[in-house]
Amino acid sequence: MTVTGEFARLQRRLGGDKVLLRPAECSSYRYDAIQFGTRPLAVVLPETVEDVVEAVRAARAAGVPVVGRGAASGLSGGAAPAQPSLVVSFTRMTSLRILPQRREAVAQAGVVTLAVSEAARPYGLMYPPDPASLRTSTIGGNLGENAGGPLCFKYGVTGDYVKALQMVDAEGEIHHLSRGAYDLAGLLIGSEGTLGLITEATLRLVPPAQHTLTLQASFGSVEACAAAVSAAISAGAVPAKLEFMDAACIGAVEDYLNLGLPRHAAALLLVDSDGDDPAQVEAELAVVEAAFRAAGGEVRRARNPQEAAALWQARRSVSPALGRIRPARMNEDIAVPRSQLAQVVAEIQAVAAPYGFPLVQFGHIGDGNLHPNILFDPRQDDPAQVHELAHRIAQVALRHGGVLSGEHGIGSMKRAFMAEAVDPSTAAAYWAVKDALDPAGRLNPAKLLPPRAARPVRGEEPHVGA
Ligand SMILES: O=C(O)CC[C@@H](O)C(=O)O
Ligand SMILES: [Zn+2]
Repeated sequence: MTVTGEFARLQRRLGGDKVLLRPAECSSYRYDAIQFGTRPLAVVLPETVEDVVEAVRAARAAGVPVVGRGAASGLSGGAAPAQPSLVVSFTRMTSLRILPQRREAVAQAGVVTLAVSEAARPYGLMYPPDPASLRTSTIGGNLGENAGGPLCFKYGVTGDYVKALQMVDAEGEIHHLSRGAYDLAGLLIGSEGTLGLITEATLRLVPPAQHTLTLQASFGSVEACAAAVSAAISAGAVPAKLEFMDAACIGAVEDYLNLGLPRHAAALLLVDSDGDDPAQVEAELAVVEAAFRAAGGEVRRARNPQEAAALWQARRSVSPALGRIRPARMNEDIAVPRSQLAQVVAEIQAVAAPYGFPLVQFGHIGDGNLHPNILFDPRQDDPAQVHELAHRIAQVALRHGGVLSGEHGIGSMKRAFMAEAVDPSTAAAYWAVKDALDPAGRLNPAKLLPPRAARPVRGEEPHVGA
């Protein structure tokens, strides 16, 4: 049967409104939040795991790739098809159950991240992973990218909260994966839909901290800021959140919202300490404050939750603020050892300067996770230059013992850099796992894995199994 015939049959089996076939309808499923992909051949909107099975089997019969998709709030192209594909969009799989006795949530892939904590709150529980997109992103997408967020310094990333997964494999078989020996669930986390489609997750919930205190600190140099962070952590502080903004980032947010941020500063830190005992929370923030002041920081404490919310508004507004400077951006997500941070920030600035693009750096400094953003205008700027600079920034991270992604995944954007990030034997091990679980290379091809011949590649060679 032809590809069109196969998907028309899928539409008849699942019902008309669950399968989109018209090019105009499929077009909007080619993007994530900032990356472009190829228009899908068809889009399935499953409501049950059985619908997902049918979709995967139809794609197999048609001989086309399958690309899973949550809310497409990702930034590395994970959900943007690299080739004409069948997209499985999970937005209708939103069943969510809270099991308070077990401190668990059972969430289908399309459940919005924040909805888990909202549903858990009446039971005195919460779900800590808090990617910036948590109001729109889905659990399935978070699992695919192993998303983090400001709270992950103290509380850990998405994968730390997974107790079990349900997934549909490349053949359309359903699996129930738990943690432990042969941690197949762990293998699926962060695999960007290249090993299977996660359809449901059993997530660990925790009681929320009863008290939180917030402070902001500004520094005259990134070196002083990085030294302050190291000193606070060495002194025993484990803040719930520890976020960094460079001067360009402070300026971008100030231009956007005029919040009264210190424009003269070279670096800004935002810190939350939390816990159940107010005295302990206060003691931890005092440790942080003393370390910051000793490093030359100007510290401002929030006196109440309203002031704390106002301080955090600055950090939450970074992404929208960037859109006002240039219409497009290339977002990096490197993670480097904390000891290297100041040097990495400076080197990235130096590497970027000759290109002339506005460059903004911010991120989850407690984890050494930085988001250097290259801002550009696709009507005027050369995309090859943007890509080249992104590559050079990635190389700075690798030179300093870092990795390409802390939380956004590799996707299509950073795949070309992967051969430099993993050694050939590790690349071969990745491919051995991929070949074992997806021998035909049908699941989200041309993402994450370095091209088979482990050598630096600048472009993509999009063919199934590449
Ligand atoms: O939009 C971005 O560049 C980063 C998004 C997110 O990871 C954040 O930390 O705010
Ligand atoms: Zn982030």
